[in-house]
Amino acid sequence: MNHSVCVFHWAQRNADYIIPLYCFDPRHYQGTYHFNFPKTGPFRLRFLLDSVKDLRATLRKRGSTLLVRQGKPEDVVSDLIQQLGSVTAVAFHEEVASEEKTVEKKLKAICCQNKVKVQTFWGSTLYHRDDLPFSHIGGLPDVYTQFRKVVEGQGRVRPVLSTPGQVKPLPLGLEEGTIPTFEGLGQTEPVEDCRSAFPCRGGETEALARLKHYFWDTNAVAAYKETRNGMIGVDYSTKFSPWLALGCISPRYIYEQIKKYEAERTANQSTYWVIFELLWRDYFQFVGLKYGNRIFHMNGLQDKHVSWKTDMKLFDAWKDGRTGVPFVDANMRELALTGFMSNRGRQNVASFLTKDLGLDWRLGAEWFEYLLVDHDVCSNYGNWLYSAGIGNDPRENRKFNMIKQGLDYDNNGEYVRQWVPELRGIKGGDVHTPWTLSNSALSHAQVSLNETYPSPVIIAPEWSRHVNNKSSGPPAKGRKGSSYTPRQHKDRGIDFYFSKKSF
Ligand SMILES: Cc1cc2nc3c(=O)[nH]c(=O)nc-3n(C[C@H](O)[C@H](O)[C@H](O)COP(=O)(O)OP(=O)(O)OC[C@H]3O[C@@H](n4cnc5c(N)ncnc54)[C@H](O)[C@@H]3O)c2cc1C
Repeated sequence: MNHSVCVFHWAQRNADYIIPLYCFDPRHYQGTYHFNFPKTGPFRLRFLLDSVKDLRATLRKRGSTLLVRQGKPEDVVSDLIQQLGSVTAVAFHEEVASEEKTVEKKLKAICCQNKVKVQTFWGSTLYHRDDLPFSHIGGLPDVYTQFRKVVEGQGRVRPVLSTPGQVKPLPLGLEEGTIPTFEGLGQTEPVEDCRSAFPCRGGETEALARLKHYFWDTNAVAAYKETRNGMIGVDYSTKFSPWLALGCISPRYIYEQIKKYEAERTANQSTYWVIFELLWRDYFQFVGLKYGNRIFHMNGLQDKHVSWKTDMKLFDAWKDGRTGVPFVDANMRELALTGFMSNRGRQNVASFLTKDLGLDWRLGAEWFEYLLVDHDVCSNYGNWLYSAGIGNDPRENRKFNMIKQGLDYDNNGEYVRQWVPELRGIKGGDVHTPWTLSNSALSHAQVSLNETYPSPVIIAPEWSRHVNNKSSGPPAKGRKGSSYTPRQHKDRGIDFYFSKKSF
């Protein structure tokens, strides 16, 4: 029911009866394309089940309900057309990537056979595809900054749609259908982890509550730019991504709320920066539209040949958080135990996999596809291509230095100790480089390399520059409190920041 669901508005205006439908498609519970990891992991499934329940509850309150079926949408829709005898139109929101496009084609074919009209809509991005200031999608710049500047200068965000108080009824005689359980889908419900940075549940109700909390109750949004590189806790960033990925909240609604917040409270670099990040999300959707299946190709958008390795022992060390590089291991364990990882963490583990280990980037992308609660095909593959140096990064050979990053963003080692408990005895930033500690320091911390914790699978030469620089200095970047509002930026509007060159 989110505020960009044009499909509902169109149906409300044009139909006597509406059948809202969600299909649990068995293809979503098979293996990933190359490496056959489970396609939908436990955290995303829980989020999805909650979201479907919430949508059904919302629709019931408005005189309708959500039909739920287990089956391929093309088969389910075909059965419904047969059962009802007369259906005027099938309407849905368009997707970008090939598996979803294949389903759309099959749906269209079924409708065509049955002489049922098909009505499709575009609705997942902040800027509408048809409003982009490029003559066609092929004109989309390959560099984000160029895209952003053109769109910010010439684009316009469409206003949100109001949600209908009453939804047109369903025709009589249709079974509502049971929402499946974990067991029914052959999965096990995940255990809650109290350390999770994303302890939230699925559904529009939760999404709106999160926005209210982050914007209106805590003003955390006014410090977003300072806290967004944090790694511990719920409020260092918006955490909107899982709801956005599933369509529980609309980016246009978030945009509208930012504008309202800026008018009523404060407009600063932080409030602008949330829009800046939402534009990254748009950008990757449009890159997906422009490049089609090339976003999945080993050689990426640049068709650049890299001799990627598929050493599964190295990959297992990465995915299990046992590389011996604590900053990487902490992030990978957080992902496995909660389905979430900060943006800072994602950039680092992706750089480590592709640049330090030289492993096929698609191993990482498919592992993320399996586990991430916010998996979004364009954002995931677009970011992996970028990290692997074969996507939209204009800089050649960008590589993160794991030790420098660990010390910059987890200066005191608190994050590493949170997720790698066997290193808890090592104090301060030393926890980032256990292999450099003396035997007595290690034994004092009750760490035995290769027994309680592995030696690093690789040591990059550039790390040595940072080994002796560990300090107990100022707090790590991105860890300022959530109520922090930069005083000098108070009351300054977006235009002020657009005119600055420092972005
Ligand atoms: C290797 C890798 C894989 C990723 N996979 C995904 C994915 O599957 N799904 C996903 O939504 N994001 C993905 N991201 C982007 C980013 O890490 C997450 O969107 C972000 O961490 C989600 O947390 P948040 O909602 O608190 O983000 P915030 O920092 O609060 O940002 C606000 C919103 O902006 C968007 N956004 C922010 N950064 C990016 C980005 N780099 N690319 C695209 N959108 C962005 C998201 O919708 C996010 O919710 C990936 C990044 C990397 C480096």
